[in-house]
Amino acid sequence: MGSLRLSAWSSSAAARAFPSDWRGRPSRCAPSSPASAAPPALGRLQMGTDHAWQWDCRGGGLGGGGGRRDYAKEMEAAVRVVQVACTLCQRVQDSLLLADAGSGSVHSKLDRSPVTVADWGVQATVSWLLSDCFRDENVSIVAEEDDKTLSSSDGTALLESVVAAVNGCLVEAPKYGLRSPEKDLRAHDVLQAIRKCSSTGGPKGRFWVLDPVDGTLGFVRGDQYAIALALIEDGEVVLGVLGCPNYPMKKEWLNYHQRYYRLMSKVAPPTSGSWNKGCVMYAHKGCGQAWMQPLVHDFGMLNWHNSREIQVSSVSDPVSATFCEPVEKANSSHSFTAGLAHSVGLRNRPLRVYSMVKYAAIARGDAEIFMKFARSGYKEKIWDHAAGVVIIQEAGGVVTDAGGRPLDFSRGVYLEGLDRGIIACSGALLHRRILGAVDASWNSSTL
Ligand SMILES: Nc1ncnc2c1ncn2[C@@H]1O[C@H](COP(=O)(O)OS(=O)(=O)O)[C@@H](OP(=O)(O)O)[C@H]1O
Ligand SMILES: [Mg+2]
Ligand SMILES: [Mg+2]
Ligand SMILES: [Mg+2]
Repeated sequence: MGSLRLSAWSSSAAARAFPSDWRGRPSRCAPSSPASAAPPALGRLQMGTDHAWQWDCRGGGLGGGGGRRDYAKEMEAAVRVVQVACTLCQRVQDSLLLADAGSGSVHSKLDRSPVTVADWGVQATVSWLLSDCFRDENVSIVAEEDDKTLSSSDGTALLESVVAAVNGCLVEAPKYGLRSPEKDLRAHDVLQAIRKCSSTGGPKGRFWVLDPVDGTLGFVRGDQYAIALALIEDGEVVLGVLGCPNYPMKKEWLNYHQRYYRLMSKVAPPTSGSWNKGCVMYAHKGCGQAWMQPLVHDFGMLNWHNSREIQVSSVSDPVSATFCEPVEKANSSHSFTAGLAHSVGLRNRPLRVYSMVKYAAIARGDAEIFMKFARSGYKEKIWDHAAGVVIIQEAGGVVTDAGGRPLDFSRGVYLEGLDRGIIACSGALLHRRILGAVDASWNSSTL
């Protein structure tokens, strides 16, 4: 069913399988399930009275029919697309750790940050799949990577690796309920797909925001990373999906994963389907609910009821709380956060994790606080935060800048006007305390 092409559908079948969007058009994505099959239960996508899947948003948000905006179709597509992207990343990371020439190489951007076949490969894959799903809508995407290196005369071999990674994944898109291209993409098509993600955001209209690999440094080190996809409408993040391929459904499995990766350089990787060690989180603004499902390699095999609701921690006493922060002190001042932790009474060691997995950790209650204070002059980009912010908020947490204001996703590629740093907390009490501590110590800091 998942591989059905639209041309093979009757429009009534399409209408049954998917809600029409709020402009009244049927989705172009392959359906999750026919009306007769088990419900997809993406979070709580349910069969509505009009026999269309509807986002059951009991938290009082935007879901349902009746002319209100309904993001069921976007959410479903985004989760599937991120699942495909996770598979691409896992394959590239495996070959990277086995020092496989080709897809295994790491390149340096002008700012000396790393970029890999996975960063470009995911960007091309997500761009192609979203454009295919929402063909009528002139999809607009803001994303991190560009095609300059790959288009340059010495980028030919690299481009070949990216094309191979993209085609290797897209051919499997039907397993995830998405369409694959009729024939393999050529280098030109892949470059086009990457280039298509050159929107610059702004206050009006609808655009997707993608960080194809967030925490590329963690990725190349065989550690945590995330694929982050969000949808922004009129400056507001309306949905977010975080693929965390190395962040297991249960925190306790993390150690097992780490041991496995230490061995990776010496042993062959297991076959893909046998190793579900990651998760995908997602939330829709205003829903008051956030969800997590395991990483899968075949949506047909997925027990949809494996999606479970996540919530932030109920710990509000700083003594028992844990804060997370970037691994690299170049990305956030460890000494400043250590001072804050001390003054607020946090006792636990900080959890230093690469990427937006930090947001994921707060959203599902593995930690209570996330703080990031970049060096002065650094401008945070929207793709590093959009998906994580909405997921934490819907899971019950609070995310603001250090002045207590919401992050502003309406001003282009950067989080313009950000006051000092970013603070995400599981609850208002901890949040207030951290803000107070920042105010008290900022002037004496070197930031
Ligand atoms: N100098 C500097 N200061 C602050 N932030 C920076 C800086 N350089 C990069 N970045 C961005 O940080 C993203 C990774 O953030 P993390 O929180 O995962 O940092 S860390 O890797 O754990 O140290 C990283 O995202 P990716 O490039 O997607 O990996 C960057 O967007
Ligand atoms: Mg990033
Ligand atoms: Mg990135
Ligand atoms: Mg990067």
